Formats: sequence, structure tokens, C-alpha cells
Amino acid sequence: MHFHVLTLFPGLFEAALSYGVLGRAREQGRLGFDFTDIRDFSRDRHRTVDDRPFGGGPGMVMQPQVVSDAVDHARAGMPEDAPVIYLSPQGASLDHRKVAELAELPGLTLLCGRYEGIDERALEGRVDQELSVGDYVLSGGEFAALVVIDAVARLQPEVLGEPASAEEDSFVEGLLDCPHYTRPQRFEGREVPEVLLSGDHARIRQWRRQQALGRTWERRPDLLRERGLTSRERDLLTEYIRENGG
Ligand SMILES: Nc1nonc1C(=O)N[C@@H]1CC[C@H](O)C1
Repeated sequence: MHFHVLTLFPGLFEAALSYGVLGRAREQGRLGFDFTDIRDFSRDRHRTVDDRPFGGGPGMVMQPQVVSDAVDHARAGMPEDAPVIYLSPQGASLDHRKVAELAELPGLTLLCGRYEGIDERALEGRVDQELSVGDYVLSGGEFAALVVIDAVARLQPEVLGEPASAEEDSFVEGLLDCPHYTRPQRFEGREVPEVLLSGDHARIRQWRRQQALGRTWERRPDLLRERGLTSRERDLLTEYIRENGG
């Protein structure tokens, strides 16, 4: 999968995408990245990219011509059906369903704003989707773009060492993840749940599913309401609630 990032700070991405599974996938050619400095498309000798907002008010707005030309440059090198996505609080909420949808695409062009944002005419003329990583305001779209890249890239085949782990992540089944343990068996007086030491894989699978159901019920009941439960899951959750004094 190929990503083209449009930003005023291309250097910010180099280090962030050089570590862990993403760094390895990049080295192995399983993920491709291009970074374009939006400022390269300014037409004045001061390389200006922003200006004061019409109607007054605080802050600055990114100019439509600079942004539009930068998007055109990026789009020319991307597959036809690679959407241009603008990161902004005004966008649709990024969730697992949206991530899974984006992961099916041949590529993504990610447009990162700064200041108060980008002139609306550039967005109307060049942007396919607006996405928000949360209901708060960041200083730029770059960290939001990194969230999208990480979440989408890890769903690509062979990016994760063990593909199964992507399937078992939180939200894949609309549930939060179960708790995880490693050595030592006893830490500060706390034991690893006996079932995980049993070697009984069917029992372990059931316990993990029950823990995921229970934690989702306790911490994110909204996800359960949205997802619904099979009768088997309902039985597991009922037993969890009984055993955990819910
Ligand atoms: N929340 C978010 N999800 O995606 N992007 C944001 C976000 O806060 N963007 C900033 C708003 C103005 C500045 O230009 C960049």
C-alpha cells in the first residue's frame, strides 16, 4: 500500500515511520511513502502558504492555490482510486470500520492542515473525504495522519509478524481486547490466571472471549449495544458478571 502525505513538516514523518512493524514493512517494500512539502507550491518568493482570514478572527488560513497545487501534484503520482483525505475535527470519526475500509484501497493521499485550517474552496475542489481522529483540536493534521497510517498499515497482509494478531486486536469483533500476561507467573503478589497456564486452547479461547465481552460491558457498553451478542456470548457475559459482581 502506498501513502502520499502532504504537509508543511515532512521531516516529522521520517523518524515516526522508521520504527517497529511499520519501519520493517517500509524497509521490505511492503509499505511505500512519499512526503510532499506543501510550501514547495507557494508562488511567492517568501514561500508564503497562509494568510489572514476573511471576516477577521484569530489565526491564519492556508491558501487555496498552494494547497490545491500540492494535492494535484500528489494525485498525479497515485492510483486513480486513491482518495485524498483531509484530517480535521470536522471529519467523519475514524473507527475500526473506517480503517478496514481504507485498508482495502490501493493507496491514500493524506492532507495535513496547520493554523486554523485550509481555505474551504481547496477542500471542496480537491478533497474526497474528511476524517477526524477525535473531538479535540491538534496543532496540525500530522499526528492524525500518523494515526491513520499506523491503523491502516497494520491491516495490510504481512505487515504484522503474525496476521492473527490483527484479527484479535480490540474492535476487530467490535469488542475491547482481553487482558494479556507474560513471565513471571507471579508479579508483586499477582498471579497469571490459571487458565492461561493450562494448555487447554479451547478453554483459553473461551476465557479470552469472555474477558473481552466483560471488559467491553464494563468500559464501553456503547460498543455492545451497537454490536449485539450471540446467545453463546450472552451466556459468557452473564457468567462474567456473576463472577465479577457486576
Ligand atoms: N482532531 C483532528 N482529527 O484530525 N485532525 C484533527 C485536528 O485537530 N486538526 C487540527 C485542526 C486545525 C489544525 O489545522 C489541525
